[in-house]
Amino acid sequence: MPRTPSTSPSPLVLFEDVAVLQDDVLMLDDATGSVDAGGVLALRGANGAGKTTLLRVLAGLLAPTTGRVRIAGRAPDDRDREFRRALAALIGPPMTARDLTIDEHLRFVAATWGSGPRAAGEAADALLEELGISALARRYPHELSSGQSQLVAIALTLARPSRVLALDEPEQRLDPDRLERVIDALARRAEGGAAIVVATHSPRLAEALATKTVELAGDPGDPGATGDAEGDGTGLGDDADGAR
Ligand SMILES: Nc1ncnc2c1ncn2[C@@H]1O[C@H](COP(=O)(O)OP(=O)(O)OP(=O)(O)O)[C@@H](O)[C@H]1O
Repeated sequence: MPRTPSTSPSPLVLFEDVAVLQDDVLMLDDATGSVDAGGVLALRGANGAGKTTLLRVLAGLLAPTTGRVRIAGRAPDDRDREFRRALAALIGPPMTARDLTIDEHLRFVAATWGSGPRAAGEAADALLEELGISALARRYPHELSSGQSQLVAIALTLARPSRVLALDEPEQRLDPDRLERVIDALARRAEGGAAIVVATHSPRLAEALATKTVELAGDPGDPGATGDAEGDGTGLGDDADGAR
């Protein structure tokens, strides 16, 4: 069943009439939506519809050509530490260091954001346990399968402080059991008051988490394009394939 969002006076995530035009390519056309604390907005749409582009705009990695964006009341700016404290994004594989273990990566992230050594270690242990990857703690990034790498990428994202999570296809390369673990972890973050924006091709993830849906149209000449509409999360489930 779709989750029900909590109410909040001003949305944690707001984007209005956002478009991105780059080198004559319309990468994103007129996207509008919002998410309150505790809500999960699913970005749906065909390949090339603009989901990743919108997430990059929300994360302050790409300036929109037109439109307005607010994350926890701030304009996105990846160089603004307060903005980065508000939003944690998983958009493509994270940077990793070849000579740090997975456990050391997680501790490093927690310490970067102010945790002392004991708290950083406890946070790392808890995340590894939550995502079912405790056995990988002493591995190096190049010693993981592709699905394990995806779980570590999700752990690294959740290791950061955030009121907003922006996630690009977190279901990628996960088996059904691991996908359920990730869904549960994200549901816990939403229940804790985070706002989540997630681009997904997984009907299962959208059905389990989404309280709202924005369907991006992409290229109007694309037969996969379905129009730009914000729904209540109930019109999901028409994709044929599951987690990728
Ligand atoms: N670096 C780039 N330069 C030019 N065009 C780009 C670039 N990156 C993406 N695009 C184009 O922008 C549009 C939106 O791409 P985007 O990656 O946001 O789509 P998406 O909805 O995330 O797709 P998918 O479901 O395949 O991940 C597409 O037409 C794509 O070809």
